[in-house]
Amino acid sequence: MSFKRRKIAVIGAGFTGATTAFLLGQKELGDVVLVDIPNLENPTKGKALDILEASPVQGFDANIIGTSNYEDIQDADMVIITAGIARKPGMSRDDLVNTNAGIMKAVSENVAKYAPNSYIIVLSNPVDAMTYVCYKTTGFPKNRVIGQSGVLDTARFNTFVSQELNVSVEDVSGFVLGGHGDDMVPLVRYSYAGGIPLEKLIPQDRLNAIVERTRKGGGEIVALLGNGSAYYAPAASLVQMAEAILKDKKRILPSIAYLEGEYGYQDIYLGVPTVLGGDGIEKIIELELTAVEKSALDKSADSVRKVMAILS
Ligand SMILES: NC(=O)C1=CN([C@@H]2O[C@H](COP(=O)(O)OP(=O)(O)OC[C@H]3O[C@@H](n4cnc5c(N)ncnc54)[C@H](O)[C@@H]3O)[C@@H](O)[C@H]2O)C=CC1
Ligand SMILES: O=C([O-])CC(=O)C(=O)O
Repeated sequence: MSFKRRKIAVIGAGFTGATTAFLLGQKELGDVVLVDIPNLENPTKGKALDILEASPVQGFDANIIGTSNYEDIQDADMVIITAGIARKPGMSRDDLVNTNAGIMKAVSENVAKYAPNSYIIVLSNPVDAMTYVCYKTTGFPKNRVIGQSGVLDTARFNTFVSQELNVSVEDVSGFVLGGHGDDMVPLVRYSYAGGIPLEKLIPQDRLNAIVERTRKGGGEIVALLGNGSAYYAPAASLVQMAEAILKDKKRILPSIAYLEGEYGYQDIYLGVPTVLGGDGIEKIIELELTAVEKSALDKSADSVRKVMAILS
């Protein structure tokens, strides 16, 4: 027996996929196989080689390859799916649903075939519905099919709070529940700076403005970029979740998880607090919500269901 590096497949070698591959390498979380469509095979190989050539400078050991051949993801331990189209100014994430559902189905079939024991993290939008498509297509157990939204949404919230208070981002811990849309539910009541409830530090009108900016955080970047959506913070968020699983850290992080009764919902993927460790989503943490918070979460879940209904 000998020890081997983990194998991590990143499907979709666009802005989020390539950035994720770079961060995975830098953190030495494993060897990375970057996959895109055959038409983009050379650019994909080029991105992988470019990242590899950064490794002597940055001082990390990880093999990074680019490919369009799914055989190269054979027996991957983890698969991160970023394949799909991104929105442009004026579009909502939900406008991507039909195109990305087709892509997600095709990708998921290949993942089930070549990496049947992998842990999957889905990024492609609309991500709650796309994680559901991936779950249904792969037939993997629910703990191994996970979506990313809450780490990013919370990161945005924490950024805005740290700017408001002029304190370190490291001391801010926000909390965002629900679907990855403008109805997401930043839970101020469970958010702190240095252990102090935010409601004691920031006036209510400023907190409301931070909640609103968080909800529209993706759109703010889309409007600024003009031709695509955020990728540095999304990639960092994916890598934090990947690290929690690959290192069995048992971190409490928000994940898009399959719900079977938790928070009163059935057969839906939605953002909730989870324990992420060596077996993926090891636990969903259920919190007491006030009537106002629960009705905000219901609204967010309804928005996700509307998108899922387009696909059924
Ligand atoms: N859940 C979240 O928090 C976030 C989700 N996103 C979503 O992630 C997705 C990717 O965003 P970007 O990387 O910025 O887009 P991008 O357009 O830069 O990259 C997407 C890549 O997917 C590839 N692709 C398409 N079909 C494929 C297939 N069948 N197999 C393999 N690769 C395929 C494309 O060729 C392209 O290179 C979008 O749907 C975007 O909305 C982005 C940021 C945050
Ligand atoms: O806004 C988008 O389309 C991409 C995304 O999900 C985000 O950055 O939160």
